[in-house]
Amino acid sequence: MYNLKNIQSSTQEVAEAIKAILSTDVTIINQDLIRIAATGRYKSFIGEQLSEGCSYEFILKSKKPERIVQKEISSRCKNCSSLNSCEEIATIGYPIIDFNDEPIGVIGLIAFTQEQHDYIFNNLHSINTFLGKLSFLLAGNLQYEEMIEDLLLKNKEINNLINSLESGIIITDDKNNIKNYNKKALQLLNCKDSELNNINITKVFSNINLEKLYSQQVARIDNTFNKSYDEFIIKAVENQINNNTKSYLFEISKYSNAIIDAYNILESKNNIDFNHILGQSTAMKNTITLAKQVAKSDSSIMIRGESGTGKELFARAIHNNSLRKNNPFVAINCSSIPDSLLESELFGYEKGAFSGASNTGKIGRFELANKGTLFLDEIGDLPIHLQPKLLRVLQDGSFTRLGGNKTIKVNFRLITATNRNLENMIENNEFRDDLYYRLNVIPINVPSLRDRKDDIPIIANYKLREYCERLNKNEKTFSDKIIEIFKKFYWKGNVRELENIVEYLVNISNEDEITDNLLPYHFHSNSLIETTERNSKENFMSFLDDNTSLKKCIENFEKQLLEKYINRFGNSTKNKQKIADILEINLSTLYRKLYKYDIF
Ligand SMILES: Nc1ncnc2c1ncn2[C@@H]1O[C@H](COP(=O)(O)OP(=O)(O)OP(=O)(O)O)[C@@H](O)[C@H]1O
Repeated sequence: MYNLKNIQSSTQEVAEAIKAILSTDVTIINQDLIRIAATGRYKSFIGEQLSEGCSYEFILKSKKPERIVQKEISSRCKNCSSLNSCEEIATIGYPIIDFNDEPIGVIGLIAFTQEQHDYIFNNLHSINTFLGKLSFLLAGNLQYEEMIEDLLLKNKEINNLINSLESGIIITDDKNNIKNYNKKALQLLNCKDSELNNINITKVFSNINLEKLYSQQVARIDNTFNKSYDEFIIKAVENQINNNTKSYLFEISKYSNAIIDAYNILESKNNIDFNHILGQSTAMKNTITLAKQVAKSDSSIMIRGESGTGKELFARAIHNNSLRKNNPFVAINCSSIPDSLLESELFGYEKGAFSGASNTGKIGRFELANKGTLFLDEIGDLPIHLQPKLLRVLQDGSFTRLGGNKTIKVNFRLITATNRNLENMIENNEFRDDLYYRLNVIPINVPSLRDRKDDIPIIANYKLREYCERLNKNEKTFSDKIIEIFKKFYWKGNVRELENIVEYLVNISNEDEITDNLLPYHFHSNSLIETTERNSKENFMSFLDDNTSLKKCIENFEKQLLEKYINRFGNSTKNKQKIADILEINLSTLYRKLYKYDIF
């Protein structure tokens, strides 16, 4: 609601102007009957509350001008509490109406002498017109003031809003000179308040192509300002009034931060916790207890265990139980990336760092993992030439990208995992002992499935429910026999292998109960081999009878030996080469024998 109080000084100026022209005293009151402005006798009463029932109240209500004379007989005066002390001979009141047709005050002309009275009444018509114009002026003035206040408030709100944004905001005029910016922009550009003011945006982003940016609206641009050499993602928005460009708004964010945010969004789906790790065996419970205990610390962890035992699962659960859980978990498998690329994967590179490098550069895993956890899987496969470099990053907490010279500070917790015998590798000079000690601060051993046979039915049944649901099948159960076979099986691939066979069985079974006849052949032979391992001597002799020839005995033994190795090491060419090396035969001989004994 408009209030003349808000423009008290200009209301007083209007009162003085009226008095100067008409030589009568003036009082201006607002809608609450408060005297906002006055001249002459009433000047010292500015701010007083007029009594209820006074004549101005009627004028406010009726929204019509009125003149009051002969207070002794005027109906307007008869209830006024100031009637006896009032020295006014006559009063003219003119309502001030705002643009919503609401009364917001009254201008009163007061005659204390007969002369003033006569002057007013002889010029009544022109005085009414004059007061009408002044009342319009006051209402306009008030609306203008309110508008300014409104704009100031909006301006303040917008400034607070842009200062609370996570992105930097820069506003330029139509000539691209910087006129406004938020705190985040100063922080991202690493500069002080005065440094940005009024300079052209092309000085901040030297290779910015504004025409292209305005048409594409978003670009990835180097910042050479303050020698900080960061890359930014910039969005530009044009502000137009009446089809004329008046200013531009640039939203800037660090390219590396955008990548990290994107990484985090993708990773946040993987919210693995310790209760995702199945197992009731004492061995598993002890491992989980240890992992929980060290999760909150920042010390390096090395997780040891066979393939598929859940080393990555543990690493994720540790991260999600650490103080870093809201920051990235970045995993990289050192054995799955060619040696030549691993360094750039870890350290990242500047554009044009080497031939074949992307011309936009690349953020490495160290940078991505900043404030979070870096998980280096298969650390035993980290090439020897990268080992001192990793050690340096761990010691200094900083590194430079390939082809770059800017030192980047990072703070990540390192978790490594391996299935290899690092101690032997150190003996053979394949792994640096200084790095080993740095990584192996907290060793965690994840037991193989063979060492916790009681967990096998728990995991098998849990995964069975999971796959039935995932593959949209009716609920199924395992027969007792199949669970027995599972418990005897060698499980070279541990939980991953168990998971795979459950998925396979859910896919192929049509019955509610899954029975052992659906198992692939190697399960039957393999479970026997496991038994053979437990009672090797007894079983080794079991295929012998009184009529077995030496040749047959040797063949039987050879077959069992090859089956055992294939089951233990795997069926890939690489694994077969390994088996051939152990047996000290060449690969083609091994193939010939496998073919002979029907082993695949
Ligand atoms: N205790 C467990 N409970 C539930 N699922 C498990 C468990 N251990 C492993 N898994 C599952 O087995 C699969 C393999 O786990 P993971 O990748 O963590 O093993 P890993 O030891 O890191 O394997 P690798 O050495 O081959 O990288 C995953 O699908 C994982 O969810």
